Amino acid sequence: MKIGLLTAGGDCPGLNAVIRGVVLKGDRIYEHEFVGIKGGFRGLVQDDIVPLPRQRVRGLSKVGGTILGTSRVSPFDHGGTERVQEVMDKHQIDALVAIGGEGTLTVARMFHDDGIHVVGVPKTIDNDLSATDRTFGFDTAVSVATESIDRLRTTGEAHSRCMVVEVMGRQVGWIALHAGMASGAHVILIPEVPVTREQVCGWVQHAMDRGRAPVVVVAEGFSFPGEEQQADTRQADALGRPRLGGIGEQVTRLIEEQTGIETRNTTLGHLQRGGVPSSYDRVLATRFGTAAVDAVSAKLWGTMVALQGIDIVNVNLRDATSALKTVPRDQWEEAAILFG
Ligand SMILES: Nc1ncnc2c1ncn2[C@@H]1O[C@H](COP(=O)(O)OP(=O)(O)OP(=O)(O)O)[C@@H](O)[C@H]1O
Ligand SMILES: O=P(O)(O)OC[C@H]1O[C@](O)(CO)[C@@H](O)[C@@H]1O
Ligand SMILES: [Mg+2]
Repeated sequence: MKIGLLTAGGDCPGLNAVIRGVVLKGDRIYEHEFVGIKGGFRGLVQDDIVPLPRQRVRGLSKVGGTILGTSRVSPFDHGGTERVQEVMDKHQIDALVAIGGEGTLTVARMFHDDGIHVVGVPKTIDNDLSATDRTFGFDTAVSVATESIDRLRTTGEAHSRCMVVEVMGRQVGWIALHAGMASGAHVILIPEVPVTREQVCGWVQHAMDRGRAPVVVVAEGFSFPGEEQQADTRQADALGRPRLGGIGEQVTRLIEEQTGIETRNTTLGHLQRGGVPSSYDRVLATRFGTAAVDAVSAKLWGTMVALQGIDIVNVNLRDATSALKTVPRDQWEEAAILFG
């Protein structure tokens, strides 16, 4: 079989490890041939396709980013499934492995509905895909955020300041919850759980009164009850969605105004997505890659590989894209016991 690989949506540590896993097992066990589709769905509609021999994927499991490049270009703005099929026919590509988040997997499902042979691999640092217990990239993002918060705590303590840290998480607070718990944050604010201004200031003041330098971790998608998410009004992403960011600054101003405690904000941003994947993410991504090429070989079209417990399984793309995995309130409450 000739198989095309693409990575779409935001990048994520572990993408290259998936590519390596697919190509190495596909070459050794099934003798498939591989091509790389450059820049996500853009390369598929613009016919930007390169050979992907096994030599090209050597040593890739520890390399951040994606050797194929990525984008948020929609194939449906550029000829849709018809154009995709035309390009696949030209290159005699039998099947696609689409590696991406909820958007990419939704497109993969739409391709499948139109008869294109496709298997999905879930990626996102946000860990918000419900059909899999974990996505690769999350462990790395949490490690980066945790180390950063640990560093911010020592400078906060030196100056008796409150330190606010804004982490990624557009719709869910998994990174904030895990990094906040790991670093012993005094407040964790996530999109799923409404918290009032008074409550935030109360926890900060309490931590200060105990002689601690308060640490507040806030997910970019958090907003105070009844308010819109903080967005950069000048910018939108390629899908026209507002680029989030600014809640860390808002919380910082609030704390200073209401408590008088000197407060600083740090927005970690894309530091959480760049660089080498953790060993956990390398292993999970490699397992997803080798399982994806098994699924292609078994012609399990319209499915996605997923982690359930410690096993890699195949799930229907339709189920995989039906709902986001949000943080259950009781898990946030486990952490909240120790706030303040
Ligand atoms: N509902 C949809 N219908 C058609 N195309 C979509 C849809 N959702 C997303 N896409 C397309 O799929 C691609 C990837 O989507 P998106 O940019 O949301 O990334 P993702 O895979 O969800 O990763 P991330 O977690 O970084 O958002 C983009 O090219 C986008 O144009
Ligand atoms: O800057 P970009 O690439 O548009 O992506 C930002 C978004 O990507 C994510 O990291 C992953 O979906 C979100 O948490 C964040 O809102
Ligand atoms: Mg998306």
